[in-house]
Amino acid sequence: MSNRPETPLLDSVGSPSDMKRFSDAELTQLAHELRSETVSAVSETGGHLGAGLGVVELTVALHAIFDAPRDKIIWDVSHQCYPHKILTGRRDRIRTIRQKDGLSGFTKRSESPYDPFGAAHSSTSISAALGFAVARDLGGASETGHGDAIAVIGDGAMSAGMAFEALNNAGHLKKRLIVILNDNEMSIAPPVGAFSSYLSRLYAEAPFQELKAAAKGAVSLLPGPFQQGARRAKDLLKGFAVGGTLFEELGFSYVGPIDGHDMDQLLPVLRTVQQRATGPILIHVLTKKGKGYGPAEEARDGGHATAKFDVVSGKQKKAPSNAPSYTSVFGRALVEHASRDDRICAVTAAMPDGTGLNLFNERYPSRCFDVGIAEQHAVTFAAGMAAGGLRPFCALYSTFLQRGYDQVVHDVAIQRLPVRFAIDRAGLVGADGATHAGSYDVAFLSNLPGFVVMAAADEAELVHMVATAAAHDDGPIAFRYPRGEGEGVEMPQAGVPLEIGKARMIQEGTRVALLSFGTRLGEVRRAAESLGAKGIAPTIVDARFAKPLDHDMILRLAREHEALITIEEGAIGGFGSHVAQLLAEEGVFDSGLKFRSMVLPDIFIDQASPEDMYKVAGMDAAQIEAKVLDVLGVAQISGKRA
Ligand SMILES: Cc1ncc(C[n+]2csc(CCOP(=O)(O)OP(=O)(O)O)c2C)c(N)n1
Ligand SMILES: CC(=O)[C@@H](O)[C@H](O)COP(=O)(O)O
Ligand SMILES: [Mg+2]
Repeated sequence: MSNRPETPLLDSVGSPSDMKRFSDAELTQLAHELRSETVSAVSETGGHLGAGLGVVELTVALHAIFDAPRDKIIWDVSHQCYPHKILTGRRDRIRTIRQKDGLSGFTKRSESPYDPFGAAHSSTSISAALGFAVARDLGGASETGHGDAIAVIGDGAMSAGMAFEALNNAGHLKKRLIVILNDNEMSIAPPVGAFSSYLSRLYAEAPFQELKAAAKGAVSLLPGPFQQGARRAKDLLKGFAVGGTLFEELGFSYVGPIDGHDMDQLLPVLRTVQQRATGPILIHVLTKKGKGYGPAEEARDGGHATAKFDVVSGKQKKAPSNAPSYTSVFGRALVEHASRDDRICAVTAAMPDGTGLNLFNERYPSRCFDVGIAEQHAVTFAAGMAAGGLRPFCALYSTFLQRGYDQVVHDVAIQRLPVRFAIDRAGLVGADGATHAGSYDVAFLSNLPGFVVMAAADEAELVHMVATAAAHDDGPIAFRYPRGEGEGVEMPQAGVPLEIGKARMIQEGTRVALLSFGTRLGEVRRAAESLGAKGIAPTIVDARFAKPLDHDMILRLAREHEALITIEEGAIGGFGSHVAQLLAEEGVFDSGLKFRSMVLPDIFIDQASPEDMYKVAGMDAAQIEAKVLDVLGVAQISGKRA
């Protein structure tokens, strides 16, 4: 017997147009069914759960009242988009989400006309929606037409600089634009910062029951041109907590806060806004992350992301681990160094657990800073600390460090400040797909004068790299490591600083040298084993450093081998490019060295397991072996070429 929930109303919804005939009571029932379906689907796939459960009513109300895809509903981050996908013609594929050839875990333009704008990094929705509003008003061409532009943004995402840049611009342009602030008082971790406290104050004094009653006649709730009624309703809209809300000061009309799980509030407010709004308007909606599913509601992170789980017990079905995660190895190593050097501080941008800094925070709370979703600030803040005599470790995911690149160049590198970058989620990350791949950091850091750039080949190497960074006072230094478990290697008692710019010989061989940078070393070893059976014994070197390069080692490898192949978990322009540059400068190619560089291909690779993604990238052991055979001109079993 199927354990899937009974969903008679949802079964009749092929697209949002089917919801237009539903009564308010039916929409409320639809929300219940949508919630059950979301829980059921994510229990089979794993993925982002809590944020989606928190916006079930909002999703139903938006699709019932607005006219997507003509109206553009833009989900910030879009990790909360699963209910939206279910209602917009993708229910039949929802159980493929985040898997190879399945639905993306985020909104994606190429997936559906109901996803007008892709996302996965936060705080972009208001800018994008404002762009749609301007395109509408200037007559831009759109296959789906132009209607309302609606950004749905969380309280965590709203605290980022980019969201404020957009509010600032929108308040000035005065276009009709709808921003829905989905305030669940949660980011992934509890939200931090003064803006979060401000939002709390906004609703702390909200007379909810009065608001609920007033919402039934919601016209009187609306600000500016719509104000028709009671003084009380006007007060509600004007920002009772602080006199005039920050949003109003920026040129928005402000509605709320309203209970985002109560259709009796959501539906009339959205209907009135839809009918009457003229300029920019912000609707402040209060929700609960994980709403309606006990285990998610009770989880510390509101059920933000989950493995597959048992719906009844809520127990997650995680594969047993064979080795510590790189993240935890970093977190523990940093705590170790901090015990001996009280200048060491740590900075995370809203990812304390994801970066392992939760461990540091437990031991040294006064030296650990969660700055919220603010990577640009995180980098310059760390630069300031370094200039002030501290030794900050700025722990960011590779993909989110992209946000802070100018700060890395302008504030850290040019001033040669000793900021240590711990770059987690390097390389292909799996289910989060292309938006979260850590593909570019080696390329964009290795070209900066004075930067030291390292990649750990395994978890023991990571321990040494933390020690190297801790000992490096002469300018910025970065070390990268992937998502997930280590190789299961023996761990050192303590990290020992590495000699800057020196590679590590793994095995001496002949004919071909494999120069690996990062955790492809495991695949390189496997390729070498297989090549050994064919009578080819490659030299293997772990480069450790993309900058500075080990010139002596690389030139020796070039002199002593017929072929040299670099391998890295990064895009073109990184380690291999720097090696090629060195070889070209030194005239090595003139003497006929065969050189190949194995990098991530020049495409964005869709979600799959990391193993499958590396296969697509052409970088697993079999493909490394094939590359060696090809470059040496050795016939392959498949007989591709002699
Ligand atoms: C630039 C950037 N930094 C960090 C993240 C990681 N991240 C994803 S969701 C999230 C929390 C967002 O909180 P909020 O906007 O309040 O949404 P909620 O999950 O509470 O619905 C974070 C930090 C991200 N996606 N983008
Ligand atoms: C949506 C988002 O950006 C995060 O939730 C991300 O999916 C976390 O990734 P990890 O699971 O690698 O921490
Ligand atoms: Mg939130």
